[in-house]
Amino acid sequence: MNSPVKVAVTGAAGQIGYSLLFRIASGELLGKDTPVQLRLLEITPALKTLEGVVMELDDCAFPLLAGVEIGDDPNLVFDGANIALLVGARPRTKGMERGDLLEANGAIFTAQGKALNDHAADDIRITVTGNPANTNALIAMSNAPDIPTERFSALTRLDHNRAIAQLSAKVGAPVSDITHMTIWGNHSATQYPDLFHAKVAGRNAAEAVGDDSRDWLENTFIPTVAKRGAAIIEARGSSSAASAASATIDHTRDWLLGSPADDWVSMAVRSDGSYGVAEGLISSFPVTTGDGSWEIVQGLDIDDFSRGKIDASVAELDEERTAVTELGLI
Ligand SMILES: NC(=O)c1ccc[n+]([C@@H]2O[C@H](COP(=O)([O-])OP(=O)(O)OC[C@H]3O[C@@H](n4cnc5c(N)ncnc54)[C@H](O)[C@@H]3O)[C@@H](O)[C@H]2O)c1
Ligand SMILES: O=C(O)C[C@H](O)C(=O)O
Repeated sequence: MNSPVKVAVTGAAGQIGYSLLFRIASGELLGKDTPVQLRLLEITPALKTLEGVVMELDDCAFPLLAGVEIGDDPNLVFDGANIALLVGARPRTKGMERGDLLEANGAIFTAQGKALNDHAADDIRITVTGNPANTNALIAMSNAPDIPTERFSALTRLDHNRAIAQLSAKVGAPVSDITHMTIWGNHSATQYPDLFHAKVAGRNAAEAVGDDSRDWLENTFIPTVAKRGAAIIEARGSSSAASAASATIDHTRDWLLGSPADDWVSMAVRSDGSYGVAEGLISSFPVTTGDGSWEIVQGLDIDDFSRGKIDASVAELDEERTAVTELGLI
């Protein structure tokens, strides 16, 4: 048995937390040989609810759960954390875009970036799920000058998984046959789910879709994936939770334990200028991962259509960066 890993989760009493914590404690994040200590952050009025969630965690008698600490001070909760899942933020409601949350949620990520900088373990890895995820990660990263920038990431794995599910349903192949899916850019309606490099059982996805592939790509696939978050809000009355928790696990598990052989995953990470994405933005790329590091997949052909889509999403990220700079958050 390995020694316990300290996993900090923010917004732990929220909807995503209610699904995420139980999966982490059951070993789905780090495997069945690694005990976890949960360190849970909430705002003060939500601590009572969080106590109830902790009672339920106790009642599961998870063999891998090596302890739970809760609190409302990030400086205490992040102390010694090896992994931080930054989920806590106000979700959007009907009619809002994720970017509308910039100001409301920006302050949270300034304070949490500083607290991680001062108190997390040296091997900290940070996944930002709270929206607007990419720019929140940029804010946290900018406020944590002592943490290497490659330790910060934002979640586009939910979009990646949604894209796989849509393609699987279209071609009638199991999701396990779909590989090399990519989400580029922002976790927003401008994101670009890229079918051109995707494969179905090793075969080019466009070929597998058939004659109407171009029409399906432009008029069904891209809008369905990019607007899925809004469709869930419309249907459920609140934003995606179990699927977001599941994607947060997939993202962080693959980062630490490795992406599947002969495949890649989508992850929003700090751009080094690859594929013409402005350096320093937290933008989604195809990456291979392992042992807590990631590498952007290089050398993919980007045609004019894809170029335009990537540029539009990156332009939005650039605008968000300007907005949070003007707000004094970075
Ligand atoms: N990136 C993605 O794919 C994705 C998917 C789904 C949801 N989200 C986002 O995740 C976030 C959480 O969603 P949810 O449905 O769990 O929301 P929720 O409102 O149910 O829970 C959020 C929790 O965060 C807590 N919180 C607020 N400020 C905090 C702070 N400063 N420190 C610690 N906790 C704080 C709240 O008290 C609340 O319990 C939202 O921003 C949502 O938009 C992202
Ligand atoms: O769309 C939202 O606001 C929630 C989340 O980002 C999602 O993609 O489901």
